[in-house]
Amino acid sequence: MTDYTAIDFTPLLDAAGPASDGGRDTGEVVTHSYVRDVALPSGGVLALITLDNGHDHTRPNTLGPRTLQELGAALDALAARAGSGEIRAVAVTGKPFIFAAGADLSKVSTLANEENARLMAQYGHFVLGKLGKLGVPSFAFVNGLALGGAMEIALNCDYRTLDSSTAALAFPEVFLGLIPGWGGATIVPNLVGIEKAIEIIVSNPLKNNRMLKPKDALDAGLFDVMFGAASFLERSVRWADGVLNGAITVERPNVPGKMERLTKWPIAIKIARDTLKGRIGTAAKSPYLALDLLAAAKDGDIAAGFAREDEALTSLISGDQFHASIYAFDLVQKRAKRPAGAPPKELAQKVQKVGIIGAGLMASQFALLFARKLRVPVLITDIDQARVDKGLDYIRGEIDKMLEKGRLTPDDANQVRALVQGTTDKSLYADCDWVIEAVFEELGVKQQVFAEIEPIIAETAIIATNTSSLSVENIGAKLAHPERLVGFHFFNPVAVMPLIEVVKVPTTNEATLATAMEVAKRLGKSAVITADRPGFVVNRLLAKVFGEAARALDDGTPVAAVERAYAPIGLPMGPFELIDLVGWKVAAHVQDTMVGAFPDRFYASENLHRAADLEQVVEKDKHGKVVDLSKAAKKALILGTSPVAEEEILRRVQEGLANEIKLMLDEGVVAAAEDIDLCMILGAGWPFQAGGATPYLDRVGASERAFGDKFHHPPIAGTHG
Ligand SMILES: NC(=O)c1ccc[n+]([C@@H]2O[C@H](COP(=O)([O-])OP(=O)(O)OC[C@H]3O[C@@H](n4cnc5c(N)ncnc54)[C@H](O)[C@@H]3O)[C@@H](O)[C@H]2O)c1
Repeated sequence: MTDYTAIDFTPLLDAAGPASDGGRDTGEVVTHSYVRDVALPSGGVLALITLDNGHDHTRPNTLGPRTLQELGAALDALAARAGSGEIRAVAVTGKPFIFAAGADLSKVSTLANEENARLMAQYGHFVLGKLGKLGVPSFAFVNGLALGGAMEIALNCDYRTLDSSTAALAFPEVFLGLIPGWGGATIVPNLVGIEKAIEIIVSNPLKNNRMLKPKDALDAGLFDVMFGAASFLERSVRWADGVLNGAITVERPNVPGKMERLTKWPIAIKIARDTLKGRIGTAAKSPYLALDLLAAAKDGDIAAGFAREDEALTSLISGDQFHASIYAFDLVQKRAKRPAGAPPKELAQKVQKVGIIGAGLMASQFALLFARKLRVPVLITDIDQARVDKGLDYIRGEIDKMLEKGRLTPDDANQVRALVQGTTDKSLYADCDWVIEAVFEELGVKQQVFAEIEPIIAETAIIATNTSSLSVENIGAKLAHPERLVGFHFFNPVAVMPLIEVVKVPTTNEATLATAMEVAKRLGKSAVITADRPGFVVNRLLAKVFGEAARALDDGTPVAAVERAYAPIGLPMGPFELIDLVGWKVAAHVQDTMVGAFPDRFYASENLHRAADLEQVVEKDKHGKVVDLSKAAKKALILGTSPVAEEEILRRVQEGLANEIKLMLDEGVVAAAEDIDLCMILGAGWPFQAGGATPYLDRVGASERAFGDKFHHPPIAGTHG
């Protein structure tokens, strides 16, 4: 058992610097938090701490070393008051809508040395542990957003109430390369049982940081009771009063018993470990460390659990993956919201009617998105009525599904349905102020469509193309007004993929670019501005990923070995699994484009084309991982007899990517390396723990090997979670 009172935390506090009431990026809770006495209905006083950094809800409270210090001092004072019988209980709540957003990760990420990392882990335990040693019961009144360390404040209290309108509730640590190390990894399984604990601490964060719904958090047993927002504080106080005077007995049926610990526990951990390995491989450390902690929590020894959390957190905070995660998180939180090179949004033109040319796979998906998000009329067209109808049927079917799942209200569903119309008569496009094409990927067809549409629409209406590989400038070469031309590259599936590459050609004017950025934002997507270069960002780099895999396959390397070779990169799936997902035809096409553009650097594989003609190319295991070629593929593909060693494959793809990214930056495809990373995180699922592509390539020495230098990144600040 660690005696936290015997530890000298001065070096940590010195490293954190003085308390601050929050410049834009510090967001300390410190200076505006306050304690007030609340009279309990049955007599006596409850001391209520309100966490408040003095800013509105757009800047949540976070927990840095100084914040913890202040909380600790408040708790010491309250323990003294409890000792003299002045107060009957202590409760913690937050400013409106916000309990707290967890540890101040920008502070944590500056604690580069291992000793400070350890002190940070221990300081959390030291301070939050005071909540259980006040001499009177402690309550958490969780009135709003509570993430990570904030949830651990609540868990360290004796009792917990929850506001039913709380929008964000989660343990995002594993998603960020950490573990819930201020008590979460130990208390949660001992409160809600092992299966729920795995879901909450490991599975949810890996599902793109999925939040807990308040009702689910209550049902799991994380909270004792839930109240509506209107009278939350008042009812929480009354409930606490009931607990204090014995009128309310708190039951916790989910607390695991002996049998669960003996039988269910090890099985659940084993299944979780196998599933994790199958799903994400072994490159990411934090999910496995979290599982180790959950496994060990079986002994029910909380103090021992806290000591284990300290060890795990120390190794993660002082390791690479956490810092990479913070970098990635920061990009997604900040750079994605203020894209580099975007003109002032005041220049954006109004979009009151959208025209979509094509009603195929992509067009029908984004027609629905435009209607749902912009709530303006959307007109789709295709070469014949049957194709238009097919597109409309798809859209209506999707609206029905959303209605069933409660993601659209009946009124909204009716409205969206009415907004989407189909026609074969392009003259109806006359009053559209935004037209986007998603017809066949053929230059001639796309030019022809633009030639048809331009005389019909207003001179200033934006003309966009969803091409994935053609030159946007060439597509618009015959336009009379090429200043309103822009590339607007969605990814499939449109509803899921968060990225749009906005392609600027030399003629694109500021108003067009501003409009494209604004439209992307209103569609709920992150946009990155790219130059009109082959494959833009994502497809160009995926072509490297695919090309090296295809080259190894062509030489005779088994697909499973190629998948394994890529595993250390930590991509969500191996290269062939990814190709199988995007479609072998699409992959072959992307490959051709890149080989056409840069024949010296990209690898052309006939086998990709042969595979594109097959119904099934690969065999998969129960986790969806590619394990072998299908029988048909074994027959159809022409494979060599010189398999490549796994390390060699990895080396080739790492260096190939580093070299290509360097060239892209030199060509000015994007403004900075961060944009490449943002594109790869949002458009290719590059894992947070690798920090996007460039920090990873630096870390493994690939940049050094490829071009004798590293990529350059600015420092990171102001992140929490
Ligand atoms: N499939 C993907 O994953 C993906 C991803 C991003 C971008 N894209 C790009 O989106 C575009 C469309 O791809 P898709 O996969 O939706 O193809 P698709 O074949 O499903 O749809 C294309 C549609 O365009 C129609 N069309 C052809 N000529 C037309 C014309 N003159 N007027 C009106 N309609 C016409 C076709 O009948 C067809 O319905 C391509 O440029 C492609 O590169 C595709």
